[in-house]
Amino acid sequence: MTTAPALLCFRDDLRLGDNPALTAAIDAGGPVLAVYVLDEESDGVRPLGAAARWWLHQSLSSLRAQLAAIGIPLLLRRGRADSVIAGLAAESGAMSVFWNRRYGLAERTVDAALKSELRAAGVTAQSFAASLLFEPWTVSTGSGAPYSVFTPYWRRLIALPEPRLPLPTPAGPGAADAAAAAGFAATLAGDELDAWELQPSRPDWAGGLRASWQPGEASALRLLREFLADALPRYEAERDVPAEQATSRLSPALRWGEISPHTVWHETVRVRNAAAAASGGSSPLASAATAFLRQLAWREFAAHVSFHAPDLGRVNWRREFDGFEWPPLDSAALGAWQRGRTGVPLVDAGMRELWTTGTMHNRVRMVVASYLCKNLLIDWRHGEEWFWQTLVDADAASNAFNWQWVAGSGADAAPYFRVFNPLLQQQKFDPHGEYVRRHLPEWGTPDYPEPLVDLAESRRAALAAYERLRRR
Ligand SMILES: Cc1cc2nc3c(=O)[nH]c(=O)nc-3n(C[C@H](O)[C@H](O)[C@H](O)COP(=O)(O)OP(=O)(O)OC[C@H]3O[C@@H](n4cnc5c(N)ncnc54)[C@H](O)[C@@H]3O)c2cc1C
Repeated sequence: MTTAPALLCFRDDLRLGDNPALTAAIDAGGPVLAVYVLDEESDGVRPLGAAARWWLHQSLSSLRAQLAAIGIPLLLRRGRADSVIAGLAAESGAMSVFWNRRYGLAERTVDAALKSELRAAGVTAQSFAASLLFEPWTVSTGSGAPYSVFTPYWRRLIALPEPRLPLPTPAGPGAADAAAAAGFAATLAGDELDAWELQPSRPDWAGGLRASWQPGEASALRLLREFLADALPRYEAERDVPAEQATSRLSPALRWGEISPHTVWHETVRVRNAAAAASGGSSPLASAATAFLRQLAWREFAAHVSFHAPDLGRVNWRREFDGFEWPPLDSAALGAWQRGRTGVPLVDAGMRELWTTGTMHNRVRMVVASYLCKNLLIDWRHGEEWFWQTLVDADAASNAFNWQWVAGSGADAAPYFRVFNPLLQQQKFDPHGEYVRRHLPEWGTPDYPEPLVDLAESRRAALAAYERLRRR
């Protein structure tokens, strides 16, 4: 008699290494069927942006090949994840379902409903921690409250026991179970990846993404190792310089779970400890490694804040900002910002980098966000939505958290009155114009537009609006 298959649900964990749900499904013994559900229907689940859809296509195609090599077929289905997965468990006769946890409210609601549905049908459901080093509810202040300031949060993280070690990549089920899984998969309907039309075709605007990225687990691991070997020594000095390749570029791989934060953490700690041991204590490389781990902790902090304020993408974290007087939306100004035609070189270069490559250097993200909210006086939610559509690393928690951080309405945010001056930022971080020229070839030619607004005047108007808010 054939053993019932285990069903393994992939979501934001598109990898084989350090994947607790995958390891548990294989360890259960028997055939394993994997499924990815494209869920654009469940209440509150935000449909993916265009650049993220492109990434997902590449990543799923890479994952499918990796899974096939270890004897696990990957089925693709679309619809409401709870009913699709419960339905698939019934169709396939699976008696156990495995997944790694998600932390957005809508996603948690879907997973809770699925768990009850499965249990009611007598199917066991097991979920695991895989996408964060510290699940949001496991870290709290002395009084049991969530953290709202990064520095004490970070101090707490490093005082906690180290995150668990990454799990090895499993060898996969045995040959007989792999054959049985293929037999099950052949009887079950699944979508073709191309039929989801995640990649743009008419027009195909993804050339810049293809030239900039290679999604998938193998490439994520390569990026990490190259970063640790080559760029880490320069990280502290150059991480704010957009023309340099001094950061890891791992954010999309972390967003899609092609690499786990545990892997990133422990490989970095290994480099840090080796550097410290070699120098008999502290060393510049050990200090750079700590600076990088601290950056990784911002991702954890964004998830922590967002878990405790699940509407962070729509609602001001500081509710007093609800009274801020945003002028009526100037669509032409928003369009100029989106297309990189504001006449402010660093802002325009950043927006072009984003449009072409699906990413933007962190320093420049802060500058373009500040310019939108504080010089153009456009509500941060419009910027957050544009980033959601155009970033390959678009992440509900990190994006909303950082937009609110820049706007001044967020947790541990930059104060509203601290307005980045994009010209001074360029002088400081791109003094020779290398980054600007790379992304903005028409800079300095008659084709380049005059500034859309006067920086000093628009700054004053923003500060006056903020002053009115304070006096209310
Ligand atoms: C307005 C704005 C919007 C942003 N939106 C996103 C987003 O949607 N998704 C996203 O992953 N990051 C977002 N960031 C954070 C940051 O810009 C990117 O994580 C970073 O540029 C990624 O480059 P890297 O991987 O080379 O970073 P590295 O410097 O190599 O850092 C390592 C990792 O730490 C994490 N990290 C670093 N800085 C931050 C930060 N400020 N907040 C959260 N995590 C951080 C990322 O996972 C990153 O991959 C945003 C920042 C701003 C200012």
